[in-house]
Amino acid sequence: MDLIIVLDFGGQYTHLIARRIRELGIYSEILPYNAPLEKIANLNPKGIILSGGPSSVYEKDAPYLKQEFYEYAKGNIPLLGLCYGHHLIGQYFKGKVVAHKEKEFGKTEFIVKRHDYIFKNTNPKEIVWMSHGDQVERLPPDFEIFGSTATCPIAAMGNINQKIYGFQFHPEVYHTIHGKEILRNFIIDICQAQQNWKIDDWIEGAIKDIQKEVGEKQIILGLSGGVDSSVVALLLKKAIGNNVHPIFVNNGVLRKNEVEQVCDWFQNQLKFENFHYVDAETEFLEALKGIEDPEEKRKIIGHQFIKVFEKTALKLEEIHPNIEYLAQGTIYPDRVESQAGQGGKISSKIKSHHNLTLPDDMKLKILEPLKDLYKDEVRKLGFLLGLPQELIGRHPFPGPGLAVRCIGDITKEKLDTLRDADAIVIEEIKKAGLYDQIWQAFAVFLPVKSVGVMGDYRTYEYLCALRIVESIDAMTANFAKLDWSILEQISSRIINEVIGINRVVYDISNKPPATIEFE
Ligand SMILES: Nc1ncnc2c1ncn2[C@@H]1O[C@H](COP(=O)(O)OP(=O)(O)OP(=O)(O)O)[C@@H](O)[C@H]1O
Ligand SMILES: O=c1[nH]c(=O)c2[nH+]cn([C@@H]3O[C@H](COP(=O)(O)O)[C@@H](O)[C@H]3O)c2[nH]1
Ligand SMILES: NC(=O)CC[C@H](N)C(=O)O
Ligand SMILES: [Mg+2]
Repeated sequence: MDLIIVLDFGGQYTHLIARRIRELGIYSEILPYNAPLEKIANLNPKGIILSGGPSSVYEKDAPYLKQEFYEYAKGNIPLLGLCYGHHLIGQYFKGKVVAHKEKEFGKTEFIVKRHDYIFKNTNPKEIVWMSHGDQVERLPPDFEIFGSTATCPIAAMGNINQKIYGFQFHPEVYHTIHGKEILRNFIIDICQAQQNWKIDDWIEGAIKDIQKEVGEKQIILGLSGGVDSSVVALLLKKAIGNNVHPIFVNNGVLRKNEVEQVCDWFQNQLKFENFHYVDAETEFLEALKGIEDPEEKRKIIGHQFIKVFEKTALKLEEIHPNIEYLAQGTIYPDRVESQAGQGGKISSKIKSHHNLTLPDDMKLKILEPLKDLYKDEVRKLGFLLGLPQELIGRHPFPGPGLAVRCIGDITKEKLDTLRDADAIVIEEIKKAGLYDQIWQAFAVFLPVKSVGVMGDYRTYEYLCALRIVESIDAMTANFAKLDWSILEQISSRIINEVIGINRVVYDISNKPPATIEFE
C-alpha cells in the first residue's frame, strides 16, 4: 500500500489532511513532527506533508525538522508544507518568515500564478481557507511563487525540480473549494502514489491484530449504542466471539428512551450473549452534584465510567477470569480535540473527551481499534459488519451526554426537562425528513429565566436553545438554515409540552469560532 506521511506540528486540522488523502484512496498516517527519521524512512512514504501549527517558526523552542530530514527528503520524496509547514520550508531553504501586520482568517481569494504542476486544472481565482498571522516574506532561492492573496504575496510557492511546495492556505479544509483537487495533484501527480487503500481491507488486518493482542482473554467494552462503540462490538465479536462483554452504562445523562432502545438492539437484534446493562444513574448524579465547570464535569464522568467498568469487571471475573482489557469506541477526532492527537503537547486543548481523561491508577488495559479512523470510515465499517441502518445513521452523542448540554449545575429535574425537549427536536427533525442530512440536532438547557405569558398568566421559566448543525467531520460545522416552519413547530411544541420552559432560541453560531456542544 502506498503511504503519505503527515508530520504533525499541532495544527487543529492536521487529521483532516490524512482524512482527505484517504478519501482519495491512498493510505495516510500522521506522525509527530519529531518522529525518528529511521521510522519515517522504514515506512517508505511516497510523499510527506508538514502540517500547520500554533507556533511561529522564528520563536525560540518552536518545533522544527532537522537538517538530516531535509537531506533525506530532498529530491527523493516530495514535500508539501501547509501554513506552519510552509513557514518551515520557507525558513529552512533560506527565505524569510515574519509576523505580518495583516492576519488572514477564513475564506480568502487566492490568485493562481501558475496553472500547472500542483495547481493543474485550477481556476484563475480560487477560494481558499486561511488561518495565520505569519507569512513567508522573502522567497527562498530556487523557489517560485505559485499564487498570492491581497495581503500575502507568497501564498503558495514551489521548487519544481526538487518537488518541494508550500501553501499558506489549508487545502485540507472543506472551505478551500478545490482543496481536494490540489491535494490530488500533489499526491497522485507529484508523489505518484497509487490509489490502493480501501476501508474493506482494514477489517481483516484489525481482526488479526486484535486476536494477536488479546488471545484467549476476555474483554469488556464500553458500549454506548453510538456508532463507534457499536462497530467495535461487532468487530470484537468477529475477532474473539463471546469473549467480548459489552457494558452499557446508564450514567443518568442519557436521552429519553435510550436505555430501552440500546438494550433492544444488542440483546434482541444483534444477540450479544454477554451484553450487560448497568444502572449507575445515582452514582453519576451524586458525583456531578453542584459541579458547574465543563472540564470538571467531563473529568468526573470519565472517572466515574472507569469505576463502573472496573467494578463490573470484578463481578464478571467470578465467572470469566482473565478480564484484562477495556475496549472503547475512541476514534481519531476524539483524540485531536482532547489534545491527545499525535501532535500531543504542542496543540491547543479545546475540551477533554471523557473517554480520554482516564485515571492514572487504572488497572485495565485500553484497546481502541478505531483510534485512527474517521466517522465516515467507521460508518462504512458498520455497514460492512452488518450494523442495523438505524444505528449506523445515529447522530453522534457525546459520552458526557446531557451533562454538557445542561449548562451549569445539573439536577435530575433539569435533565428530565431537557430530555423531553430533546425528544421533540429529534421527532420533528425526523418527521421533516431531515435527520440524515443533519450532523447533529439537539436541545440545550440554559439556566436563565425569562418572563412569558401563557393563558393570560405570567410565567417565569427556563430557556431552551436548539443546536442544529451541518458538518462533515465535526471539526468545522455550520448552523443549519432550516425552514422557519420547522423551527416554529419545534419551538411551539417545546413551550406547550415541556413543563419549565417558556422560551426557545436558535443557536446561529458556526464552528469555529463556537463549538458544537455548549460545554
Ligand atoms: N453510556 C455508556 N456506556 C458505556 N460506555 C460508554 C457510554 N458512553 C460512552 N461510552 C464509551 O465512550 C466512548 C466514546 O463515546 P462516543 O460518544 O465518542 O462514541 P460512541 O458513543 O461509540 O459513538 P458516537 O460518537 O456515534 O456517539 C464510546 O465509544 C464508549 O466506549
Ligand atoms: O464522545 C465524545 N465525548 C466527549 O466528551 C465529546 N464532546 C464532544 N463530543 C462530540 O464531538 C463533536 C465535536 O464537538 P465540539 O464541537 O463540541 O467540540 C460533536 O459531535 C460532539 O457531540 C464528544 N464526543
Ligand atoms: N495555522 C497555522 O499553521 C498558523 C501558523 C502560525 N502560527 C501563524 O500564525 O501564522
Ligand atoms: Mg456516543
